[in-house]
Amino acid sequence: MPEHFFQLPESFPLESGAELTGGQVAYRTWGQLNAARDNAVWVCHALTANADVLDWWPGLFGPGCFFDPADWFIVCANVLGSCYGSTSPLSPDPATGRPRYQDFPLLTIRDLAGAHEALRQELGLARIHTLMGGSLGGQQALEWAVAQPEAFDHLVVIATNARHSAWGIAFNEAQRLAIEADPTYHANEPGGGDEGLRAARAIALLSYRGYDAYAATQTEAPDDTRLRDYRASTYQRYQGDKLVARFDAYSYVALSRAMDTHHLGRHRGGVPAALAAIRARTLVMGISSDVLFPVSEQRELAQGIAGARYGELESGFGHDGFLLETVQIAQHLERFYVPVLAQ
Ligand SMILES: CC(=O)SCCNC(=O)CCNC(=O)[C@H](O)C(C)(C)COP(=O)(O)OP(=O)(O)OC[C@H]1O[C@@H](n2cnc3c(N)ncnc32)[C@H](O)[C@@H]1OP(=O)(O)O
Ligand SMILES: N[C@@H](CCO)C(=O)O
Repeated sequence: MPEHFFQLPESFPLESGAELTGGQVAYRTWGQLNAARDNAVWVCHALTANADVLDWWPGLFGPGCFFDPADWFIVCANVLGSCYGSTSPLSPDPATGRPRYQDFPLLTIRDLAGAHEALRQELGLARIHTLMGGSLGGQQALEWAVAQPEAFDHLVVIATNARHSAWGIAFNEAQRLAIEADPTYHANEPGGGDEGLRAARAIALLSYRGYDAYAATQTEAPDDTRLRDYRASTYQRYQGDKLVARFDAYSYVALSRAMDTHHLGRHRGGVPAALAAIRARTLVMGISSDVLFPVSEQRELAQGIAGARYGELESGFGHDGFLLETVQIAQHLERFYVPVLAQ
């Protein structure tokens, strides 16, 4: 599906007090709104994904999948700060014509949700049937459901939290340290910080997977006699290269800082009060092996949102299970959407 671009108001106020001028949001849609206009599903993507949900969430979105464009009007928008089409540190600043790189204004998860709320208004979607997201996308979805409680009939969040944890912030800081240690990052030019980004992705993967996932997929054969170039080593390097080929360090830092700011309860009387404001019928899913967003955080969410259901994915993939365990996610969705009286 072609990508569309929505121009934000000329001056878009950010939570920090700064203003984003000349901002835009890239988005894609699939399927058609039905006559009742009650079949819209809006997907919020994670840290390094983009608006092409049929590409990065295969098995869940697409023909023959749980969310089939034949039945649903699917919307996915790229978040502010990301390098996939929305305004980012690499976008020209209207005032100077030059990208802002490290001087890009601080974004919060609330800002990311606010920009997509402006797009929802522009698209005339008075009600969204389902708002869905995992990880950073789950943080955005929660933030949005708190801010606009009447807009969403259902909320589905996976492997996320109400407030970013000290553990998560520490992982993000370690990754930013790796990027800042790359002298090219400070050059403020395209490709700056690529070597740091490579290391940052390798650090991040340790939090996305876990001991068992590495043991299962990256252990040498019992009779292997090598003394270097272990599979786990080449895997880490390969994953770093793969991200550098499709992402940039300035966006990565902007979005990891946004993730750190996530706190549903900020200026709202605390997390319990914020969760209590959610009106959508909610399904929260946790992943048994997730060390970054542990199941305790998912249970806290489900306990705090009125009537929420909790489901757990049994997976050895760790946090990345939200992208990979689509069969189990679809099974939980099937049960969630069965009309209450038929259960
Ligand atoms: C064009 C775009 O921008 S698309 C954007 C896609 N990405 C996103 O949307 C972000 C979300 N996605 C992700 O984070 C990831 O894609 C995940 C978590 C869903 C899956 O990660 P993957 O890297 O695909 O899977 P996995 O961890 O199993 O690694 C497989 C890759 O590592 C390679 N690999 C596996 N073991 C090793 C090793 N020991 N040494 C070197 N390479 C290895 C495989 O050959 C494979 O390579 P390929 O991706 O070129 O086919
Ligand atoms: N693997 C995810 C980040 C973890 O949520 C991504 O690259 O977007």
